[in-house]
Amino acid sequence: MFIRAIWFPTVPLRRPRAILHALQHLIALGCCALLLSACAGLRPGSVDAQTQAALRQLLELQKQRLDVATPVARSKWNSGAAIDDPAREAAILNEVAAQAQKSGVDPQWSRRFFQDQFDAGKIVQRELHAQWRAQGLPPFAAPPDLAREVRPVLDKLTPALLQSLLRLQGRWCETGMRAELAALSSRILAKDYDRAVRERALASLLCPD
Ligand SMILES: C=C(O[C@@H]1C=C(C(=O)O)C=C[C@H]1O)C(=O)O
Repeated sequence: MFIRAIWFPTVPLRRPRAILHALQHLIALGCCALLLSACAGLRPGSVDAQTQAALRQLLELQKQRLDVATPVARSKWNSGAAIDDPAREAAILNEVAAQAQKSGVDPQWSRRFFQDQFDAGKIVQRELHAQWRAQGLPPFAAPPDLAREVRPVLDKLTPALLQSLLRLQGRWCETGMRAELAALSSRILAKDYDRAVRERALASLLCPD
């Protein structure tokens, strides 16, 4: 009956019961299609599953990078070193631009993306120092070593982030990207990082309106 109503709809459609059956089958087919697309991880109007996975990986790497801001802040709290280190930033950006060029990602845009990650991390560092100053916190008993323990973690994340950007190349203006970014940002970043930090970290990923 199901097959008949789908394949030979013109034969019985003049009878009300047959019309009702045909409608029921159409609704059943629609439900199956919706279920199948839900199983494939596709919501209507959202990005495809591959893009979604690449975006999730990128935001997780961005979060890992932001998480390093706390040990950096601890180390600088003890040493009194400035939060800004323009020479270190310039060295990373030059390396990023060279690697981006080699792998086919826009070097200028890659610089902007990494500068945003530095700036987001520095917001975290400044917020922590302000909080510790207000509390009159003494130096930490066992602060991490910036050069030997902390910066190597950041250096490992740099190529991983570039790889992730490469996977998403040319997709930033696809339908659903902005909404997906917002959803992932609240799932991955919002628990630990405030709006100012999140907006800075994601600024270069947004397709211009
Ligand atoms: C993380 C640090 O603090 C700042 C942020 C940097 C970064 O995010 O890579 C680099 C240099 C500093 O301006 C650091 O000094 O290593």
